[in-house]
Amino acid sequence: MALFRINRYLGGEEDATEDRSQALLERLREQARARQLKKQQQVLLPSDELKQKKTGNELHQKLKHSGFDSENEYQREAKKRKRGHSGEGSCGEGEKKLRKNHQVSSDSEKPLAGADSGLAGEAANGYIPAKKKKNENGKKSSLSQKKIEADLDENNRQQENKSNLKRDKAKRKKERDISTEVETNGAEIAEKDRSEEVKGNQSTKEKVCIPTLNEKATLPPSSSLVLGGSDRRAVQKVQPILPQWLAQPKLVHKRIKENLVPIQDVAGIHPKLLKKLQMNGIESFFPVQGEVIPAILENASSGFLVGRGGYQPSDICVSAPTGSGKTLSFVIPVVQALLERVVCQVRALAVLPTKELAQQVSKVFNIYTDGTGLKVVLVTGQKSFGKEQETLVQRTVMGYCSLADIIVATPGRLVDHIDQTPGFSLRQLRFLIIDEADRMIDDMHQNWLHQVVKAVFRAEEDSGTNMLFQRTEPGPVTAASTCCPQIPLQKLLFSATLTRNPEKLQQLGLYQPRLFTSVYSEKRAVTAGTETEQDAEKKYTLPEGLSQYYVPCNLNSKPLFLLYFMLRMKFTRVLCFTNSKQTSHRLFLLIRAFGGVNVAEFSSWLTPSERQRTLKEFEQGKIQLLISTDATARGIDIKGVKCVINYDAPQFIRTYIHRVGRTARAGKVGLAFTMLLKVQERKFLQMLRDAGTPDLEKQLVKSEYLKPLLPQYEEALSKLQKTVKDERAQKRA
Ligand SMILES: Nc1ncnc2c1ncn2[C@@H]1O[C@H](COP(=O)(O)OP(=O)(O)OP(=O)(O)O)[C@@H](O)[C@H]1O
Repeated sequence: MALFRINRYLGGEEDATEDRSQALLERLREQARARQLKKQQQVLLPSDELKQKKTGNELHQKLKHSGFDSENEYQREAKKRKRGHSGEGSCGEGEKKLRKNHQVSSDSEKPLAGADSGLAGEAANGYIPAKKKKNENGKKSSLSQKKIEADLDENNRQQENKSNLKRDKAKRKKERDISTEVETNGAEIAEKDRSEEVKGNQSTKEKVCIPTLNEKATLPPSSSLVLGGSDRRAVQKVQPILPQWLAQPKLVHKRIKENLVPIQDVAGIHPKLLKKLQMNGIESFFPVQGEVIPAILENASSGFLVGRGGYQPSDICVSAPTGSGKTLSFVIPVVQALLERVVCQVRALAVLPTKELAQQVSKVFNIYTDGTGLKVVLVTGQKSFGKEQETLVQRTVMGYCSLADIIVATPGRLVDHIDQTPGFSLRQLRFLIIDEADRMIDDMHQNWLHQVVKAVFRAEEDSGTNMLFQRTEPGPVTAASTCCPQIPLQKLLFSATLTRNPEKLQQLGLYQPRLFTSVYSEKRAVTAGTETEQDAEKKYTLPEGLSQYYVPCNLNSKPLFLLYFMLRMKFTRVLCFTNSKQTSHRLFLLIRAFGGVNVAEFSSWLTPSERQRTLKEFEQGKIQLLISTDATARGIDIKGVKCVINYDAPQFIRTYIHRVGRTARAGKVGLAFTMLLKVQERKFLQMLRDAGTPDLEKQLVKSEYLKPLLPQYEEALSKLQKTVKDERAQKRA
C-alpha cells in the first residue's frame, strides 16, 4: 500500500524526488516482501496476487499471465489506500474481493490459478513479516516512515485531484474495453515492464499502475480528449421509477366475455338505474364497469356534498381498451350520486375533445337521467353562443339559477362560457370527468383545466359565513383543513391509451389518485380484487376480438387494394382511415368514380350536421365504406363496424390503437388491415412491437385478383382528374 503511495508521489514530482523515492522504494519493497511472506505463511493466495502486483517489476511478469489489469479493481484498491494505512486486515479483505471479482471477470481461470501458484512460490522466498521488519528498523525508521506517509498522503490527495477527471474517463473506457483488451494489455505490459526494468526504479509508477500504463497506450493526448467519446455502445433501457399508484394499479380483466358481472351483483346500484340498464339490454357489466362503478359509488356513499368519512375522495384514472364500456362506468355512478339532489346546480362536467364525442356521451347521460329530473346540457358550439347560454342559466328575480346538473362539453366552448356567461357557476361541481384523457392532456396548452378549477374554487361575494359548505383547493390534510366540511371535486379520467408518464399526469393536479388498468401481460394471472404488477414493457391493450393484418403494397396499388376488399372480399361497414383531408376526399372521389361501392367521406371539411348525418347513415348500413380522417378515430361508437382499413399507416401508436378500436367493440370480433409501403414496414411493425401489442399477420393479395379491376380503375382515374379540375375551378370562382 505504501509502495503505491510512493509511486503516486513519484508520479507527481518524479525528477525532484528521485533519490529520496528510490530509497523509500527500496525500504518499502522490503516491507512488502515481509508482508508477502506473512501472507504466504497464511496460504492466502488471493492476497498474494495483489501484493505481488504492488511489489513491482519482477511480479508484473506474473500478473500479466493472470490478466489482472482491471481498472475497476485498481480503483477500488486505490480508494482503500486513500482511506488510510489501515493495515493487513482490511487489505486482505480487499484482496479477497479482488480475487473473487477477478475470478468472475477473467477470461480463463486456469492461467490465473497457475499465476497464483507461481506467486505463492515467489512469496515464499524468505520475506520478513512487516511488523517484525518495522521493529528492526527502530523508532527512527518508524518516525521517518510516518513523516513520509504524511507527505505521501498530502501528495496523494493533490495527485488524486489532478488526475481524477482523467482517470474517471479512462476507467469508463477501460471497463468497456477490458474484456477484449485483457490479453493484449497483458502482453503490452510485459513488454513495457521488461524495458522499464532496465531503466530502473524511477519508472516504478508506470510499472505498478498497470491500468494507467495501458491508458497511456490507448488514449489520445489529454489536450485532445473527447469527453464521452464516439464509441457505439448498446444503450441500456432506462426504466422509469413510477409512483406507487401507477406502479401498482388495480388490474381490470381485458377479456370482456369471460368476465361479465351480472348487474345485480354490483352492490349499491339504485333500483331505478338497474331498471334502466335492463331496459337498454344490459344484463351484465363489463369488467371495467364492474370495478370502477363501485369505486366511484363508494366515494359518494355519504351523498355528493361530502366525501366518505368527510375526506376528499381519490381521483380515479381508468385505462381500458377501446370499446370496453368506459362511458357507462362513469355515467352510472355519476347519475346515481346526483339522483337525490334538490337544487339544480352544475355538479358534473364531462369534457371531451370533439363535438361528436361530446354528443355521444351526452346521449348516454340522457338515457340514464331520463325521468330522474336531472338535466343534461351539451356545450360544444353546435348552437349559437346565445342559445347555449339560454340552456345553461336562467335569470330570475332571485338572481341566476342553473338549468344544468350535468354538462357535457368541449374545452374551448366551456372556457368561453366560464368567461362570458353571467351566472354560469361551477362552484358546486362535484365530478369532473375527463374522457380521452391522454388527448385532453395534450390539449392542456389551452389551459382549460386551470380555468375550470379556478371557476370551481372561485370566491364569490356570497361565500363565507352564509355558505354551508366552503370550497378550498385540496392541499395537505391538516387539523384545520378537516374541520370544515368541503364539497369535494373528484376527477375521473378515462382513456384507452392513458399515459403512464407521471410528469404529464401531474399537470392534472390529481389528488391521491387510483389507477384501474387493463394493461398487463397475458402471462400474469389477474384475479379480480387483487393487485398485481403491471408489465413494464406493455403499454397498451387492444380488444380481444380484434384480428390485425398488414398488407404490403405500393403507392399506386393502394386504391386497388381497397376496391379488392370492398368488391371481391365483399366487406361491408368498412371504416377507412387516411392521414389527411385531401387524401380522404380524393380517395372518396376515386372510389365513387369506380362505382359499385356505397362510399362517403368524413372530415372537418363537412359541416357538423353533415357529419352527424353521415355517421348516422353509416351506422344504419346505408354507407358501405366510410373514408375518414382521424376525426372518427377516437371514441366514436358506431355499431356494427366490421372492418377498419388503415389506407395510410398511422404515425403514432396511440392513433393506431384508437383507429383499429372502432371495430371489435363490446366484446365483438373485428378486422383491421394496415396498408404498408415497403419503406414503412420495418418502422411501423417495430412501433407496434415497442408498444407490446401482438405482431400483425402479413396479408398478401395476389395480383391476379387485382388485374380484372384495372380497366375500370383507369377510367375512374381519368374521371377523378376531371372532377378535381372542376372542383378547383369552382373554388377559384
Ligand atoms: N355492460 C354492457 N353490456 C353490453 N353492451 C355494453 C355494455 N357496456 C357498454 N356497452 C356497449 O359497448 C360499446 C362500447 O362502449 P363505450 O363507447 O363506452 O366504450 P369505450 O371503452 O368508451 O371505448 P373508446 O375507448 O373507444 O371510447 C357501446 O356500444 C356500449 O353501448
